[in-house]
Amino acid sequence: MTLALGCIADDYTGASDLANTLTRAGLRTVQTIGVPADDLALPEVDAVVVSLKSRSIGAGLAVSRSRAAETWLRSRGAGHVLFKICSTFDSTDVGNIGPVMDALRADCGEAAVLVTPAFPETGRTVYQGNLFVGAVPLNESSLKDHPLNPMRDSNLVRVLARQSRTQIGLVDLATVTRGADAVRARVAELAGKGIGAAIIDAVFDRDLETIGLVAAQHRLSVGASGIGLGLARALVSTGKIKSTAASGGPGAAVGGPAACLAGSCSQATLHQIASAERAMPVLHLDPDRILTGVGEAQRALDWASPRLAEGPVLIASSATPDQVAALQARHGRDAAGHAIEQTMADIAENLVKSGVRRLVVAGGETSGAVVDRLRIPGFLVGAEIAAGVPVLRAVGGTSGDMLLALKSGNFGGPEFFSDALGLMR
Ligand SMILES: Nc1ncnc2c1ncn2[C@@H]1O[C@H](COP(=O)(O)OP(=O)(O)O)[C@@H](O)[C@H]1O
Ligand SMILES: O=C(O)[C@@H](O)C(=O)COP(=O)(O)O
Repeated sequence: MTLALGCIADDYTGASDLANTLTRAGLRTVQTIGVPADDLALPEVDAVVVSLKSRSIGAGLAVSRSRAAETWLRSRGAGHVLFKICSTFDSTDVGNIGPVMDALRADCGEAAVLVTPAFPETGRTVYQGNLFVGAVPLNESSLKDHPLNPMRDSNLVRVLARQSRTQIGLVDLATVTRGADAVRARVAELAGKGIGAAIIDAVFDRDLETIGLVAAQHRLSVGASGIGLGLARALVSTGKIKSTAASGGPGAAVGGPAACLAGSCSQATLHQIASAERAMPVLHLDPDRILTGVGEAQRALDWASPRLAEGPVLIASSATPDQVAALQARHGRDAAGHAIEQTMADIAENLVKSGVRRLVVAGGETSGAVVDRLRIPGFLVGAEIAAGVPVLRAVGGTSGDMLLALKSGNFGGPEFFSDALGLMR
């Protein structure tokens, strides 16, 4: 297998979002969990998305895991590696986007790396280096209250400069609009000044196509699914890859009980949970009971057990920004996040042991904890439930035939949980 594109995603929902985008753009794509073991049988593919849970861990660990993934991808022939980050640039002043970018850049000798989280299909656009989420700048969006990476500065040149050892430049929209040659000239100008990375503006998919044409001639880029789209279209339009129609079909049904787990506290997820109350039984976990270790997972399993034969259930820890802040003040941010993620993983593990084969998980870190616990080594991409969220079919592993959907906190329409289950037969 010779890869045309290698991708390293800093969380599992982000990886499935990218795998979905690449598949829809005609690339045969597989999503692996971590660096694949040598004995994992992978189909013949154009792109591999290695999923890491490296967004909110220590920067040193994020760097070493990303480097291991890069080594594997390059050894499979990947001439270009895309480091997939969140379309809302989720990170803190100590990383991990900057440190990982710096390390991968040093490894491949890239003079100046193009960086953009733009993903217009989901309302993420970048203008003059400022990230907009829908109609508002990042720092005015609900991301300012994210439980782990509150985003309070929309100027990404500044944000990345605080995290990186290199100087950060800007390729503005006027340059992108003039086309690939203008972008190449601007990147060369920045590189000539010793500027090692540049935020590049993009508002429409056509901007990302221009960026993709330039990036595909480099060894490394950093961004969200939008630049993935640009790269995929460039690889197809320049004849490096023969486009394959996205399968998207239902595949073999797995049947059996279905469950949803929500650990995301995003506004979108809170609305989706409220809608789900009308469609299925919903249990709201008590986060204080989780933090004080009084058997909240067992209470959830006892609640779910008699209901699963009747239809899907939803178990959620999600809470409003005020409630999250209050819990974090009592227990600490990392301790709260970790304990809740592990409780979600306990619940998932036991639901699967009791026969659940269709599982929807809301939240990137939450999905990481759940998928790790289920020891699923990889996924094939199926139908698209919502922009950035495909149905995933587990490959390898010991849990048998399973369908999952890993929803980024901010993605999906109000009826997301029902929409997902409707496609997961
Ligand atoms: N009620 C709560 N209070 C505090 N933190 C919570 C609560 N519920 C979930 N969390 C934590 O918030 C984080 C949500 O992150 P994540 O799962 O990545 O969601 P998103 O995709 O919205 O970013 C996780 O670490 C999760 O354990
Ligand atoms: O790019 C995106 O927005 C998503 O693919 C993504 O990374 C989601 O992260 P979470 O919101 O933490 O699920």
